[in-house]
Amino acid sequence: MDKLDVSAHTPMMAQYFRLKADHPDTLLFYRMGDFYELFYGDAEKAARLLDITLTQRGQSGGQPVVMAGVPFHAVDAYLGRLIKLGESVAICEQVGEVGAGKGPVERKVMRVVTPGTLTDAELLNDKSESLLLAVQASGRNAIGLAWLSVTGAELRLAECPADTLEAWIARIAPSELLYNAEVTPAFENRLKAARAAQPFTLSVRPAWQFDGALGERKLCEQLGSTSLAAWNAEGLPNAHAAASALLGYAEHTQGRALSHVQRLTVERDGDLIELPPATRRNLELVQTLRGEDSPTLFSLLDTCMTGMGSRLLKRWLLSPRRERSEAQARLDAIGTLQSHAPGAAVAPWRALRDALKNTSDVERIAARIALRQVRPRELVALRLALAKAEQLAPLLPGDAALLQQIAQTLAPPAGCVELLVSAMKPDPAALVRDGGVIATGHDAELDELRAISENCDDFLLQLEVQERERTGISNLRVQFNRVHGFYIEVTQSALAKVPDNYRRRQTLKNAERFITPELKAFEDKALSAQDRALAREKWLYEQLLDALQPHVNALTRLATGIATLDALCTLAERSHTLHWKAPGFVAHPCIEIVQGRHPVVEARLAEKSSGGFIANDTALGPQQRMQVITGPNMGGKSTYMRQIAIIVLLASIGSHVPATACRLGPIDAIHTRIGAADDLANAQSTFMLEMTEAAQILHSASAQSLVLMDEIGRGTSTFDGLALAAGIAAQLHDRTKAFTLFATHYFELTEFPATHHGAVNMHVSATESGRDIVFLHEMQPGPASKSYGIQVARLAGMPAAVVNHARQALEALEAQQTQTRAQVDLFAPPPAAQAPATSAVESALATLDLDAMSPREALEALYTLQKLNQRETGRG
Ligand SMILES: Nc1ncnc2c1ncn2[C@@H]1O[C@H](COP(=O)(O)OP(=O)(O)OP(=O)(O)O)[C@@H](O)[C@H]1O
Repeated sequence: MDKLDVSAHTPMMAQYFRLKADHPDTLLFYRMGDFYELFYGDAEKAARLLDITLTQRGQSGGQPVVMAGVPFHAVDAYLGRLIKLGESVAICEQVGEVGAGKGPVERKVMRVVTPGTLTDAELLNDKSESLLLAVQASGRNAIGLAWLSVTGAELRLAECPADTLEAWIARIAPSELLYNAEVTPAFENRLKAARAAQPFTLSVRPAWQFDGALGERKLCEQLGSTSLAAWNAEGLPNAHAAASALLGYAEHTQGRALSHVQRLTVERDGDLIELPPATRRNLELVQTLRGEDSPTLFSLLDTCMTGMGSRLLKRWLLSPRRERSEAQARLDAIGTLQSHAPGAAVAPWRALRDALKNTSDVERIAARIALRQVRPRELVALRLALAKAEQLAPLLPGDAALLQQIAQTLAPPAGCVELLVSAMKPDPAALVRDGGVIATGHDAELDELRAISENCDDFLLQLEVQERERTGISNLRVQFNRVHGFYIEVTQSALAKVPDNYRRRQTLKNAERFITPELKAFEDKALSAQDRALAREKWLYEQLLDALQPHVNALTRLATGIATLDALCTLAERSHTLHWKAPGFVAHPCIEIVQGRHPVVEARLAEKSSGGFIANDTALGPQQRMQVITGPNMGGKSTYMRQIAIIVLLASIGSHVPATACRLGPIDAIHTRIGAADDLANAQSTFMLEMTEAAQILHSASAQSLVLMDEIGRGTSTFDGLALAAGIAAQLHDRTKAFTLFATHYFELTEFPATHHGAVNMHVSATESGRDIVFLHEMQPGPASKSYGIQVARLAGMPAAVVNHARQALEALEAQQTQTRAQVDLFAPPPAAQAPATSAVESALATLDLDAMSPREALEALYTLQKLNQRETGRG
């Protein structure tokens, strides 16, 4: 069927097709009375995804109309399911008056709900942000990024080198990514591959929307400024182009400008401590290796009282800054929050957390006010939150700069509370359309209209008394029902007494119902009063939203204040409850930890009451920058290495740490290479993945990086693995000079420190008790004496026959090895490789920017290369 030729269709379907043409890739929810209907392909898709019934009704354009519908009052649940599946939905409402014109009632798409632009409280997760990211690739190698949460107040920009795009996407973790329709297929494939690693919806947008100059203009408009200098956001054409598409799309989905987005931050490569995806995964920061939310470092940390606090804390955790003044300010604040004022019953953090309890999500409510989507009960919740915020300020201890800053944001904007108190009923209906939202006394006209309908009962009683007297019918009743309106009911036996001015309305079995002119006049007045009161309430609500607009910025500032305070109080609470201590930052390179613990393993042991966690010290510095860690399986090597990374990370965000003391020099990255399962999604074998990750670390780590290498080389044959492990250790030690924790089962590597003086051997202790092994989990200097693999297998329940067989085989192998042990110098540097002279063809190839070339330019380049090659080889 040619759906664009609307002339053949019924007027309503023609209207549908016109609307659908503007939203071809989006499911269109078309409002018809009490249902949202979907048609044709949309209906089939929705029926499949939502398990709703597909029907056919009537005909349009000579074809049956295929449709499926959902009731309007249940729309949120269906939207939630579709968004989770990565779908987008355009909501089309009836905006005209039913029956006003000749054709179908006027309809309009009011907003588009997409995974990255959610605003509904029902669809959003309290504890995580739903981010929209726009990406602009240019021929000149720099990629522009712009991202925001539609319910947040901040827009962020960055420009990154092309090869770091995946890392940026992984860190931002968008729900939806917008890209230019004219990117190269290779670039599109990269985005799709990034999506395989962590799901998000990819939305393609027309190329003209990615316009740098337009973006700069839009940003200036958004911020009410003539230049972006104040935000240090000038000269970023690709990021501006991404921002242009980002803002355009966000506005398109919301049907209005995002006036609440008033903050701009530029993130630059090198601002943050690098936490590559492998590190986030291996350290189980926000997700366990199995993909669950708990137990993770974040689930342990997050005892926040508000969703705003949780979201901010997660952001802190995933974006630690290299520069430590912000972390230091947080540490100072936590210290102040923990110190008892003389005479105070409890530490400030306790009182503040009590006061923060049940504070509603001011950040999201402020955004919904700006987007005019706020619900009546949210406004009441806002009023209560503002009252709470006022109580917080006096509880704030004054001697930390960060707390003073917060205190200044906590005063509710002048007049805002009064406005809400005057306008809103304390317990309003859920939706404005139900009425009963605006407070009595706020508007005289509304009060009058309400009085008419509310005085109804009195009027009816009076009329009943009056008519009984007048007619002498003692059981006459004056009543109201929704179908027939107002009536006077007289039983059969009394019909003779009915006066002349009674008009029959309805006949029942034993009675007749009548209406009088007086009653009819009252009915008209009462019913229209109800309608008018509802219309008046809707209008007053819109007025209230208008009056609240000027407060939106102050409200988002206040929300940030509450979120920061909540996150700080949470860190103070965690430190107190889990016995953590403040770390100290120093300028010289070092990682020094006294009695460090892995907080998540410690909490799990405490939960299971399976013994206490054994704390261990760590000392890394320029003279001793690598630990070669050996010891039995299950001995605690991985735990020890991870705890160091976690302590470094916690310190870097300005949290106390699970240790009795910690001193930390500058850190620029935390890299981890820890045994992983096959990466099936990317069709990489375990060994390939292991080598890819190790290679990435060797390329990007520096002397200020912390590197965790757990059993590198175990995915291949012993000799290959050992040789590779030795090469990698030497590279990290000699060239990279990173702080390295190198756990291995290759005993041969314990000889490494003998020739490499920045490395030391460490081992996890274990002892034997009879045939069993007892893990002591204590780190001790020197290499492990045995690997205890067979004992561990026995512990794991391996059949006795296998264990005995293995013991015998082991003895034989060890005897053979002592006889034939070759004196190979594993760590000798390779003979100086003849650096191959770069050929002209290679140099020319290296300068080509393939992504920026047209097919014709590519062909020309190929000819040039062929000529060069012929000249070089003397052929042709
Ligand atoms: N310091 C510690 N104190 C108490 N228990 C610990 C400690 N370290 C580790 N454990 C316990 O031992 C278990 C095994 O630790 P881990 O995985 O770190 O061992 P591993 O030496 O890396 O083993 P493998 O070589 O098999 O990977 C942990 O799950 C934890 O229950």
